[in-house]
Amino acid sequence: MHSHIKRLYTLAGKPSRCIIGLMSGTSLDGLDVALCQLSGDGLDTKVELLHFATVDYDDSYKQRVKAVFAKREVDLQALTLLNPWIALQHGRMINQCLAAWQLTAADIDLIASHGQTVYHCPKRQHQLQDEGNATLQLGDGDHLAVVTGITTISDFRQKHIAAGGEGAPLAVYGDYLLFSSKTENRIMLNIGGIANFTWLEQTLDAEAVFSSDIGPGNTMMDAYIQRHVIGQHYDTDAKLAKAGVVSEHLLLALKQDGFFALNFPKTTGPEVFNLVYLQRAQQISGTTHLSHADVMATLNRFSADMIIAAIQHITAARDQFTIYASGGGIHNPLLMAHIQAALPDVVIKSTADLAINPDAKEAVLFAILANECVAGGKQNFSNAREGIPGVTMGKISFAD
Ligand SMILES: Nc1ncnc2c1ncn2[C@@H]1O[C@H](COP(=O)(O)OP(=O)(O)OP(=O)(O)O)[C@@H](O)[C@H]1O
Ligand SMILES: CC(=O)N[C@H]1[C@@H]2OC[C@@H](O2)[C@@H](O)[C@@H]1O[C@H](C)C(=O)O
Repeated sequence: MHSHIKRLYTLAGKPSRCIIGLMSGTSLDGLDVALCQLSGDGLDTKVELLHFATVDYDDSYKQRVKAVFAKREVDLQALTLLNPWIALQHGRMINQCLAAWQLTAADIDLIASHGQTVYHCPKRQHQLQDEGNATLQLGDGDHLAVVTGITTISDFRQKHIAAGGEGAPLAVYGDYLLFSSKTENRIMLNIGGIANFTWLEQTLDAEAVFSSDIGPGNTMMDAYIQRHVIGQHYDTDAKLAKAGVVSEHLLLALKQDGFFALNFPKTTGPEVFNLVYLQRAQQISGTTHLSHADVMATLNRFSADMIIAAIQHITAARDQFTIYASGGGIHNPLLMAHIQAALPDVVIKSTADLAINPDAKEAVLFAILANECVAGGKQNFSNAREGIPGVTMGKISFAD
């Protein structure tokens, strides 16, 4: 037996594993690095978040990724070069974190790397008759393993698609394993660039679990600020949005996209919800004259309204539930106030109430997927009706 396989076999049999989960989301703000101690597997999974850091991307990083990000036409050489380059950057960021945490590669069992999504195109989006769902994440696992010296599991989304899913949301697997409760129904609401949710029923019935993207979380607000307010990545504490007035005409036009009429589960990204989308809605609604503050107020309300509509839709015929929010959007006070105001009887907590830092949640979820890849397999999902294939995800790269 190859020594790598032997080590992996031994690791799978250990009572616990030390796994670094990595997430680089659609917001392009930085790399989330979550060092987790995981024990057990399936519904017996326990996670302790030992360390967490978001390593901010500098402007040159953002520019290189933005040159291809969510674009239909790109320089193929630039795209090809990005695949190892992102992995090397992420590898260096991990090495920095390990040094800061006074750890070495030998202390870590695995890296679970999401990579950087550069294009996501489910069939319902591209609508090409003879093509299926597709998604592309850059940041090659072999490069990451070599630069860190740590066995790396990466590229989780391809198996999901190969088995009939849209490649997202993958959070549903970890949400179910980690956050299912026998005492309450839960909605795990993540408000990142794109907002998504997982419904967890207190019966713990895997068949009852479902998950979907909702629409824009922060992505359109971020894109607008980045275009119009130099040097600002997002509308800090919703300052600009709070200074504006919602345009009901623009809001109505923004809500017209066919994506919102589709049944759950569905997935999307900044390929759809971007500044071109906004421009079109402004033209249709005759609101091209609005101030930046009014546009931001309207975009903020747009994200909130679509989240509210999704929650009302999925809970219409269901019992009481609690929302556990996560993702950068929970730091946007106006967005959260809109949601709470429309759902006055609903308790909105954050995953901090479940012992997971809400900014770290997605990175932790990838650590859980890696744990399942090497040590799991008992918990079978296979809920094809809800687009949740019961498969083992991730590709394994050894360091030498
Ligand atoms: N103080 C704040 N005020 C307003 N918005 C904030 C604040 N802090 C964070 N955000 C928002 O959160 C975003 C980052 O969120 P997050 O890191 O969850 O996104 P992501 O993981 O890239 O997205 P996705 O889950 O869609 O891939 C920022 O770009 C910003 O829009
Ligand atoms: C293709 C892709 O990267 N999708 C992301 C994105 O960011 C949020 C939403 O859109 C979600 O579907 C997904 O990420 C999370 C981690 C998921 O798969 O659950």
